[in-house]
Amino acid sequence: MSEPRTLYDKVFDDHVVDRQEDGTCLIYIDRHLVHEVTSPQAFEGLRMAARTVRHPEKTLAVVDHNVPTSPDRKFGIKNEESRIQVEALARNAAEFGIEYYNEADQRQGIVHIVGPEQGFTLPGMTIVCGDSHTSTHGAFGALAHGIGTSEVEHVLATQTLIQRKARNMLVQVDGKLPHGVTAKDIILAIIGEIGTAGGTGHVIEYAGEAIRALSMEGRMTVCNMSIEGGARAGMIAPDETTFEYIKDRPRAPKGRAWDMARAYWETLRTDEGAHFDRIVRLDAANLPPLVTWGSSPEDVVSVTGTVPDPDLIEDETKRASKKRALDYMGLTPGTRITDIAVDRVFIGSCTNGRIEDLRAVARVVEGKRVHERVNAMIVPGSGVVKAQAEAEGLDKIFKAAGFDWREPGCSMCLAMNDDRLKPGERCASTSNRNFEGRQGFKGRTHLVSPAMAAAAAIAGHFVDIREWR
Ligand SMILES: CC(C)[C@H](C(=O)O)[C@@H](O)C(=O)O
Ligand code: SF4
Repeated sequence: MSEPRTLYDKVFDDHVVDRQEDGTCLIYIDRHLVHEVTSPQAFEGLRMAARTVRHPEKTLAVVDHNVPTSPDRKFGIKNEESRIQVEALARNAAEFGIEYYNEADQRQGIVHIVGPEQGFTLPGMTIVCGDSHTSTHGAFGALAHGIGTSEVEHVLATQTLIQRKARNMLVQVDGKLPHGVTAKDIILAIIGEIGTAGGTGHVIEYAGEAIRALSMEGRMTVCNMSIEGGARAGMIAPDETTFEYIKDRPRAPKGRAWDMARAYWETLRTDEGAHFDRIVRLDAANLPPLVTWGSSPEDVVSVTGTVPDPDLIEDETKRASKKRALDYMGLTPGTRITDIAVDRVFIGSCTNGRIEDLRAVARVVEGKRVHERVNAMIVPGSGVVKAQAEAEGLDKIFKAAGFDWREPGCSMCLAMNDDRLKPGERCASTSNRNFEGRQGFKGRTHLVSPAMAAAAAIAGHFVDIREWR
């Protein structure tokens, strides 16, 4: 009998092309996603070396970070820097023979929403993209992670990547999520527990009853933020929920190929007795809705709690950094979270811009009005999500409630397009990063679930969604 292996071990082993004595490996890459921010120099490098793309059919390009989300984007992108990046991707894709979804294409959207939606992302694959949130695709039992621009060039040219094996970490989430508590709260709780460096050098496998019970959308939310916990990637073993989601997607295998793929996918689970270098356990039944109070995703607190007092932190460096965070956020220790008023609400991003997220928002805001002081926007993660939401009449609910309903893109997740906070503005956001300046210069970000963001938009301050009527 061979050694019991983890899901990560199996997918990694199945892709090793070469292994050096010092442990450096060359691994085969099944899928490469490309967006406009991290690809221009990579294509330039290929041109300089007179190389071609090794497997254009395994590469998919889409614009997301720089595209405006206002409906008049069809008349062209006004911001020059953004326009140059978007045009460069269009040109590079055409020149190198790569399939490309432009901003007028209904399949366009945030790269990590597009891949799964099109069936480009499949279990057991190695998937890379010049983007840290590539970890999202691990929700399908793929080994997916971000790479740098020079690696983007390497993958384009060779369809391989130089990698060292990471360590295995298990995050076991048992119990049933209470009403109003979501996948977003699970991952925020994990990061709150392990810290932003907690997963360093590891690939996390998420397992347990609460993970199994999540939809694919929820699993993607969890895996998406693995990188915020410092991990190289996050993975969830594929099961019926996974297969059900993938079946009949445009690029999913069909007929006999489907049966064969499925049989392989069934083997993608951690063997009994496989070794994990680190194990973290969490009980979903005890989780409250969470809100971040600082400028790091680990700064989480229950919605029923108060802004923590950094003076109670023993470690001096940490104390200083959390003090600075509070100062940046304009908050005073002891303030109740539900007393914090918001100016803006952003619902979208590759963390929470999928159809289920929008349905959750609709359930909270139907028949209500956005607070008069609040400016709230909803940005579907892709054109497909947008069309689905409109087919279900969600856009009508949003607009009637006073939300701005936008075109797909990264939008206010990061201030790389026209959507951004003004200095000092406070935002309840469904995205994944609350770093200083992330949503705009001096903007203040609180990370929350879609339902929590929706309720904050209506109430004008954070509220405990478990008590929402
Ligand atoms: C622009 C891109 C390289 C970046 C990333 O790698 O994650 C962005 O998507 C982000 O979320 O900060
Ligand atoms: S939505 Fe945000 S986190 Fe996701 S790829 Fe875009 S900028 Fe990065």
